[in-house]
Amino acid sequence: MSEPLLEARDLTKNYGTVEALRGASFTAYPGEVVSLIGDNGAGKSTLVKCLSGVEQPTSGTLLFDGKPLTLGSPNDARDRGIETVFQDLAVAPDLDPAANMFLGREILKPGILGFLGVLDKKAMRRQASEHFARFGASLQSVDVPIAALSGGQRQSVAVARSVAWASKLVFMDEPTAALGVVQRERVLDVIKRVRDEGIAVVLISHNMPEVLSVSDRVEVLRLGRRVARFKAADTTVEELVGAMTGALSQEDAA
Ligand SMILES: Nc1ncnc2c1ncn2[C@@H]1O[C@H](COP(=O)(O)OP(=O)(O)OP(=O)(O)O)[C@@H](O)[C@H]1O
Repeated sequence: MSEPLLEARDLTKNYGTVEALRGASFTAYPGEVVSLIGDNGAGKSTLVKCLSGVEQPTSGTLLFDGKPLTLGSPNDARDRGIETVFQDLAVAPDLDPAANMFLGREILKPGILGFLGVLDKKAMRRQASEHFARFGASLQSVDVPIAALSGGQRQSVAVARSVAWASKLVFMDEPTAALGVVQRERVLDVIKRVRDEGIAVVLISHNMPEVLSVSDRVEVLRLGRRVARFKAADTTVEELVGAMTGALSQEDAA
């Protein structure tokens, strides 16, 4: 296997007296889908927040391409090609999907004195339409506010947006949770396509058949620690559930 792209070693994260992470480790390799699973409250979202610059760990080490990494903000992660689709989606409801896709990365029209700060909405809409079509977000129009879209369509926009900018790794926190059967299959297809382009996908999901069908590897968190790692092809739903609940312990847990 290749060298890890992103590694967390012994992370702790305290919120007041709550220990959300208690020495959690995690590894993502280039061009793989790795699922991060665990029971409610195991620390999955907290770990992703620490790995995407949203939260700073209380202690522990992050490595990116083998070098120590400090993420002071989500922009530090984005600068390294790391994008995140959060559980709460974090899309701007008053803006249309095209504006959401380019939020903070707007295309400006060239002016006489260089860039005058005028948005090139036409270019953004055209590129957004092409991108959403390619990544399976079925939208009738890219210029109605996000607030007018269905939950599933919003989810597709959030996924397509993150995929547009991720050059190394994308975290997806329950990206299929609100989706119907067709949209869910589309998002799973997008995940595989992103992986096939050499980008690592870290998937958080409570749906074990889905985890097994789309992942190359699975890492299991319990009570704020990694307790097991599996190759998806070599494991079963029963084994994953056993590791999550503590019914089964694994020798090579890190
Ligand atoms: N901002 C916060 N303040 C206080 N406690 C928090 C905060 N965020 C998370 N926690 C606590 O940390 C623990 C881990 O939460 P986290 O959301 O990371 O779990 P999770 O594995 O993502 O759970 P779920 O599957 O239910 O989304 C929980 O006990 C939670 O209550």
